[in-house]
Amino acid sequence: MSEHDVRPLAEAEFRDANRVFLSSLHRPAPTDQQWERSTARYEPGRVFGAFRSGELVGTTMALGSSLAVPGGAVLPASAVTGVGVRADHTRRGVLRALMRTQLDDVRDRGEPVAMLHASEAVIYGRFGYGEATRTRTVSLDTHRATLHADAPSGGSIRLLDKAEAGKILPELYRRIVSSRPGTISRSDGWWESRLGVFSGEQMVVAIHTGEDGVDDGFALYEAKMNDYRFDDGTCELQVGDIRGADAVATASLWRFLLGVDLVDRVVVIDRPVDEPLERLLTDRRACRVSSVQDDLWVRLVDVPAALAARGYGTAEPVVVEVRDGFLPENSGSYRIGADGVQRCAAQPQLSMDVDVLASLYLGDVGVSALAAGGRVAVHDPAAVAEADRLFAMTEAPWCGTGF
Ligand SMILES: CC(=O)SCCNC(=O)CCNC(=O)[C@H](O)C(C)(C)COP(=O)(O)OP(=O)(O)OC[C@H]1O[C@@H](n2cnc3c(N)ncnc32)[C@H](O)[C@@H]1OP(=O)(O)O
Repeated sequence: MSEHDVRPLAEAEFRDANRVFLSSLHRPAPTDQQWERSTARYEPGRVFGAFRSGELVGTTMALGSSLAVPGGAVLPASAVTGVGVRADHTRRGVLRALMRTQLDDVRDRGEPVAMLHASEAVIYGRFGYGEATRTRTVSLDTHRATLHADAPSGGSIRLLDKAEAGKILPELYRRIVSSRPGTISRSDGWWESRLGVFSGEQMVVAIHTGEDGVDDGFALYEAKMNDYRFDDGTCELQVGDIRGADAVATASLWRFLLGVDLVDRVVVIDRPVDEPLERLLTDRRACRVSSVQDDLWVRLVDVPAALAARGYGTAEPVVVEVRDGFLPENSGSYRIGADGVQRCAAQPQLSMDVDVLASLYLGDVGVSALAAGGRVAVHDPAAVAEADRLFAMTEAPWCGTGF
């Protein structure tokens, strides 16, 4: 497919793009009401369509967002989503053409990184995206899961209806969200669609208020009750989001969720892999990790800017060769040290593709693990331990925001 078959879509075409995307995921076209709640996500200029013989056959879009990186900086970032190609046009280069146009657009906007959640892990590496954060899904047996006596506690919980939640949550999230690497901003449009199309009718919003009377945490959940006449009659609380400003707010939300009446299991998706949840419980086996999965995929669109923006641990500097076949201006050698990052002409000690660099970027995985997996070529073995120390983080990166 040639480049000129891809162009930004006019607002009147956004609904078509939404239809193409949903049908690629085997979902029905949106109802008028669903579409109304989705439109806020469609930002003019950031929605692209691929055309064949005048027909829209593929699409991608991005939300303007930001990404917290190690060291405390928050970078402007494109949150890429809505990617889909019509089933009768797949494997003909439509996605490749869309990715090319979109990454050029991200670069022209001066956003050093793009990010996405991948439907399949084998698609986006070729465009330079690397798996950069992971999350875990936990399942708690409420008949065994009790917080121990010394677990943080305080404040109170109240429930909100969705209309009230729409007024409170965007500001609350902005105020309490931590600077943990991988954290992204959520626009008002994101919240509108989260509380609208992406929520079930039964969604409940719980807010935690601290001892000082200030709201400092929330949880979104839905109860799924199995009919006791046809099924086992158990009830599962499915929790999609828990955010607390501190340990008291977070533990209080867990305590509340585990105490909701008639519930047998609390299942929570998208939690940080290093969350000390088991440490809050009297019986750590009441919490089962049902899966650990890739979360945010990151693309370093402007490698020098992205590398310079993050902080590094204390170690000897290392010269890393980066190979970027899709955005070749990023290719080259970089001296990375605690004192900063510069392009250089020195012999590289390590070589890697740009998607591998993206996996290192937020600190989710070390250079030694990637070298052991054959993803980093080691020219100077002493550089591996130094690079591990440079990129290492004490906290696991975490996004936990679907988009
Ligand atoms: C961020 C998000 O929105 S995630 C949601 C993504 N959307 C979906 O998963 C919906 C269903 N799938 C689709 O719509 C399409 O199959 C897409 C978007 C995944 C791929 O679109 P296509 O136009 O077929 O991709 P295209 O032909 O440009 O392929 C580019 C390359 O990726 C490879 N590729 C594309 N899709 C896949 C896949 N599902 N599995 C493995 N490889 C793939 C192609 O083989 C090709 O490889 P190459 O680099 O060796 O040439």
